[in-house]
Amino acid sequence: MQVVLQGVNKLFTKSNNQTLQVLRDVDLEIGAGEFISLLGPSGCGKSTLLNMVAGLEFPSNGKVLVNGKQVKGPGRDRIVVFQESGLFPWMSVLENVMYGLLLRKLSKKEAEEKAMEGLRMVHLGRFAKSYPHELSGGMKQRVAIARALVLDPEILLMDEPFAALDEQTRMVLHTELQEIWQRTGKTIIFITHNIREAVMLSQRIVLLGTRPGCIKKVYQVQASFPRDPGDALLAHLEQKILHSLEEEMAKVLKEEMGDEYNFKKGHIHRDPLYNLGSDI
Ligand SMILES: Nc1ncnc2c1ncn2[C@@H]1O[C@H](COP(=O)(O)OP(=O)(O)OP(=O)(O)O)[C@@H](O)[C@H]1O
Repeated sequence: MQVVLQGVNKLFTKSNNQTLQVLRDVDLEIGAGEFISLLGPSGCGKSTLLNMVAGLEFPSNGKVLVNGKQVKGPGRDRIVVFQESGLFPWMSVLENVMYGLLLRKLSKKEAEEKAMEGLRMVHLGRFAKSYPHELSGGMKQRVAIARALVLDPEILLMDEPFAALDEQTRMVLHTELQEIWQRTGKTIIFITHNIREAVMLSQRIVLLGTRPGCIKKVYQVQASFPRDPGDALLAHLEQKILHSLEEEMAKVLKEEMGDEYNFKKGHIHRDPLYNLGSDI
């Protein structure tokens, strides 16, 4: 297994000196080339888990291993793509994608060739000379994905990369990401609040419960790629996951709202895309 979490617990000390346990006894194995999504209510520890694989956070107990070695910090084999593209506004699209390659001491010519290849992979070759402010949100995220891909990490860690995008753009990016994943064979760990997104993209979905976050259930998504959004089996799986999540959502909302919250089953169904942010 390429990524292994063994008995992972994570505790944070809050500003009032109280201890907050975010993850409890998480055991998870992710194979090389697998596309796996992490789903769960807001605050259940998804980003904390991803950051531990990235080497940006460390378990309080337990181990995180990548290719058999304990993670001690960030490495070239792992790159995170965040919700915000984080492009440098003063650099062109091409320069943004070249930046990491130049830091790795590639010649300007080599960096430019690789960056153009990356941009073509996300269908933005024509926009190489544009600046970030000239691009839409979806295009910026595609540049961010190209910037990560050209560095050729084995593992791509994606923390709600499409959360800020409208539904149409998101669907286009789903198709592109599926193509990229199939073409490159990268391992992808993908965080989302959107059940449909998880079902459309992943081979496995890990549902985290709260609090502290532990694995509530793991779902295999059997459908082949490219996925059909109208597939009845996928719709059925969405419903199944939604029902499991309702219980967890109720716990979170009850904790946040106390007596003011009167949870009714089916409450979440009003959101057709089942976005499960804390604003629901
Ligand atoms: N460095 C930190 N210090 C203290 N508490 C933290 C720290 N990082 C995260 N937390 C807390 O840990 C909990 C889990 O946070 P995390 O961001 O991992 O959850 P999440 O499931 O990704 O949430 P969301 O879906 O809202 O992004 C939250 O209550 C958060 O406030």
